[in-house]
Amino acid sequence: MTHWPVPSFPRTAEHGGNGGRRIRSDIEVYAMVAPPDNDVLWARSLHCALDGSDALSGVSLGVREGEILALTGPRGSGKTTLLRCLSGQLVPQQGEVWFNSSPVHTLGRAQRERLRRDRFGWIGPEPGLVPELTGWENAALPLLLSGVSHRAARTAAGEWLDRLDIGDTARTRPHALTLSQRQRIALARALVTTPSVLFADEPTAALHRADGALVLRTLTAAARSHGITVVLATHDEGIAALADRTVALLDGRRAGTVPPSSGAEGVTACSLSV
Ligand SMILES: Nc1ncnc2c1ncn2[C@@H]1O[C@H](COP(=O)(O)OP(=O)(O)OP(=O)(O)O)[C@@H](O)[C@H]1O
Repeated sequence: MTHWPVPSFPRTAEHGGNGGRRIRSDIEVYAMVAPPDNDVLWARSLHCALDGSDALSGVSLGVREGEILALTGPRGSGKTTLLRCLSGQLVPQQGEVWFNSSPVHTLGRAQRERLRRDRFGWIGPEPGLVPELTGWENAALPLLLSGVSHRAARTAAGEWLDRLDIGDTARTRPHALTLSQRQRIALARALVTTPSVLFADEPTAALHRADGALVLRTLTAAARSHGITVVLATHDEGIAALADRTVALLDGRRAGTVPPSSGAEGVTACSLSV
């Protein structure tokens, strides 16, 4: 397998925000509540309101390196919002997100984008391919945007397309491909940088059952063979059964979590790695 050099994510964090930018020292970072060492991702007491409605209300969780973690819950329970907070797409109004013992929630927009591009992969329910680009160009996009040479990016994308059994789509544009093929190209695009964490938001929701099962099998097999941590949002218990662990959400909270007003969800609850 080819490993592409990706810029390392610094263990120091730069404050974003209104021009008051400065570099934190490691000592300052570790003076905060430190996440457990064996958690690649760790979130504490996330609160996130979208358009005035509470999408997340005090969610805490840890994700261990190399595991496949399923986030389950009915529609509107907060799965997508939690994935977006964990992956740095969305900054929660309250709470902390840490990746490899470095804070994500304090990063500025540009640093979060770099982190997402270099260390995270994302696949959603729809492929979202660029219609003007061929299969391999779509799959190679994160590498090309990172400045990897055209030739190396093409080789890496071709390897992933082959692994996902769609090598013959390399020179074809999305409009001429089936939805299953397009979704597997989207999966190749999410894996082509060999990310630390793959975020998968209902990745088979738009596919027929057989196609969905195939995409899921390739996703989990690729993640396990390359040591990629997966956070998989699904409302389907059968899909969640493929994961190593499941965390259930309901109305923006961990299912079974007592609402904060009772005082039960505080530092103690947050220190638990699920
Ligand atoms: N952009 C938005 N603007 C306003 N409210 C939003 C937005 N996105 C999500 N919400 C609300 O936040 C809550 C959580 O939504 P979220 O999409 O995270 O849940 P979900 O479990 O992923 O649901 P689904 O399975 O339908 O995607 C819901 O009440 C939803 O209506």
